[in-house]
Amino acid sequence: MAQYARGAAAVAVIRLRNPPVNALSLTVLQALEDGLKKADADPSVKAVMICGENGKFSAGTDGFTRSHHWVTSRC
Ligand SMILES: C/C=C(\C)C(=O)SCCNC(=O)CCNC(=O)[C@H](O)C(C)(C)COP(=O)(O)OP(=O)(O)OC[C@H]1O[C@@H](n2cnc3c(N)ncnc32)[C@H](O)[C@@H]1OP(=O)(O)O
Repeated sequence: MAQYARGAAAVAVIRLRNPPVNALSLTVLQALEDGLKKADADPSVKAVMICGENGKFSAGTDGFTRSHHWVTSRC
């Protein structure tokens, strides 16, 4: 998942949370989109910081999700 929070001043923070490497699963991407929509809807937010939990940003696309997409798109 990805957790949305208001940081200091006008900054919103979206923290990627998908151990061990914060891979971008469909769930994480959906939560990321939700967080960005929340930030966009709040006129007091001037900047969005996206970070990852446990000292890592993200390994990129989730390996399983990526394979699954390829399989389903070729059927
Ligand atoms: C278009 C293309 C887009 C949008 C892309 O994002 S392409 C990029 C896709 N990402 C990758 O190819 C990254 C592949 N992973 C790595 O290079 C490394 O795993 C790492 C540098 C991110 C971390 O290296 P390291 O600290 O040595 O740890 P491990 O390699 O042992 O991995 C730890 C566990 O994480 C799992 N893992 C790693 N990457 C992914 C991923 N992309 N999706 C899902 N899971 C991932 C890895 O399998 C290990 O799991 P366990 O074996 O511990 O269960």
